[in-house]
Amino acid sequence: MTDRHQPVLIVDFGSQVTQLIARRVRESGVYCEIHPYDKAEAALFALQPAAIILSGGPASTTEDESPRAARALFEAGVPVLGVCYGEQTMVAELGGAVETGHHREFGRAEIAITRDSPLFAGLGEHQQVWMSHGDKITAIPEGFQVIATSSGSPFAAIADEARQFYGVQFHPEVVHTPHGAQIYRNFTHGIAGLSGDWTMAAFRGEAIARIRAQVGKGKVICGLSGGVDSSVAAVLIHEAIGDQLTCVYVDTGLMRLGESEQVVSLFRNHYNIPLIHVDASEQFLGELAGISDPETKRKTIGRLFIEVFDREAGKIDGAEFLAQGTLYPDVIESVSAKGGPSAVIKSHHNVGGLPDFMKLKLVEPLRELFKDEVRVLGVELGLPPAFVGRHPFPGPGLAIRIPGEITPEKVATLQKADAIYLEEIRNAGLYDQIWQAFAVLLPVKTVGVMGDARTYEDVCALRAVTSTDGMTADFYEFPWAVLAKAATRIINEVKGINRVVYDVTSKPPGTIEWE
Ligand SMILES: Nc1ncnc2c1ncn2[C@@H]1O[C@H](COP(=O)(O)OP(=O)(O)OP(=O)(O)O)[C@@H](O)[C@H]1O
Ligand SMILES: O=c1[nH]c(=O)c2[nH+]cn([C@@H]3O[C@H](COP(=O)(O)O)[C@@H](O)[C@H]3O)c2[nH]1
Ligand SMILES: NC(=O)CC[C@H](N)C(=O)O
Ligand SMILES: [Mg+2]
Repeated sequence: MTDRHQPVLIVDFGSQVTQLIARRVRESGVYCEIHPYDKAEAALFALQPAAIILSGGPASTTEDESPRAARALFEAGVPVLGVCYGEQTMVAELGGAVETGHHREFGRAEIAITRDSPLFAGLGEHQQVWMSHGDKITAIPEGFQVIATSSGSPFAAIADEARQFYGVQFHPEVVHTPHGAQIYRNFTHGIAGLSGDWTMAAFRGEAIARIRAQVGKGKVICGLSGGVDSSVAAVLIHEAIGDQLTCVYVDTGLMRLGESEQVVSLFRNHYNIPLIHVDASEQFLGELAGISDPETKRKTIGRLFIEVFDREAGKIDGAEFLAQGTLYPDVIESVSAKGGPSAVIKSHHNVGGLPDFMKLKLVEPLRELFKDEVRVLGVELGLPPAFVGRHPFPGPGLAIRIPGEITPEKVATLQKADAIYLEEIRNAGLYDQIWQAFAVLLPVKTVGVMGDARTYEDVCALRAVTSTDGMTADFYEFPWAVLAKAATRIINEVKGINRVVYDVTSKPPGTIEWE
């Protein structure tokens, strides 16, 4: 796989922060993929990685049947770095010992580097790190030496320099380990000798070649939402196959106020790519009527999207491919549970929400990328800022911002509130500081007083988050005046809402959307 620039294989044992390992590795210009531990051997043969990282995880190596790294990973002749559970399983498998039931070490800790190692090249003797474990290594395998200690972990970092095997009990991937990125860089560049040549400019050329190889002379329809991902996908595919591509915008009836008109005109003004505008709102709202379970909503919407795409493909002679702007987090969040040890959080409409049988073959050129990488690719492709800087908007749209049953009236109410909220954010000049902002219509009525009369109406929740890739997020700290103005306007201008609240939940433990 030479066009993959010597990837790194990340073996997932179910840690909540495995994605962050991938981010740190990619930020240093190295391509990597995450695979569940029980599929790691197959991934090893398919990817031919230049280095392997074993993630943390919730299990304990002291339990029977806890997950293990395949022997082949240690026999591949490439450097291996084990992180937390990854270190523990490496130790257990290679002849050391791990015990359970010691005091938990959770949060900030300091390590002392006790021995020169390329893993810590360029770092001072004392390092702040972040720990999150209960088990403890009590003996290390032959060939290993301790390279760092902490008060709670005599084996905070270990190395077998000859075999290039490394283990760290702390998590270098989280920001609470301030020099963690340097540790990953030392591993990938210094130890594995990778050059960091994986850039979006390189990706563009390779992606185009892959699209051409996959599609041949076939015709492709591309689901275009006007969001960053599908706009970038469409322009990239157009560059690859020109007029074999037709874009399809689906008005689900769950879009934001005025969105359909805006997207269609913006895209038609900027690009000479044929775009079909399908109004499927009656079908979507009809089939969603009476459904209040979030996963059922998502699966229904996933199926309806495919029905619409199938119908449109049938009208275009010989269209056999469906392109989507699917990203890496969509894939990980909805499918990892099938093989991996982590839980399904949500079925993204374009991945886990897809029906089992599909006539159209998928073309997903961004399937390996994170959101911020897609934005860089968009700039590389010359997309205007109006596309590249847009807040994400989920395919299921307002359906997952109306907990409970969806009705056309509720959609109309939410559209108005959402438009006011975003207008106030833009007026205050805050749009680009916020990663995503939207309103949610709650199925909760509260009592209010307006014009001396009692009201009994719905609650609207406002959400705004900062993030880099949507995998983790913080709530945005608004200046109060902006929130207050938005709230006042919503209550005054939108019939049916008499109370506004602000959501101050981060992700985790929350998610960005409410369903
Ligand atoms: N209304 C729509 N019409 C056609 N395709 C859509 C629509 N909504 C979503 N899709 C398809 O589903 C994919 C995933 O949606 P998603 O919202 O994650 O991406 P996006 O809309 O392209 O970008 P963004 O994340 O910035 O909103 C899109 O890339 C697109 O291919
Ligand atoms: O196209 C999409 N189809 C979906 O089914 C979907 N669910 C969530 N999202 C978007 O993903 C990001 C993370 O959202 P959550 O924290 O709610 O999972 C946020 O940006 C969400 O808006 C979706 N996008
Ligand atoms: N974060 C982790 O990988 C934890 C590893 C293991 N479950 C422990 O508690 O020690
Ligand atoms: Mg979108």
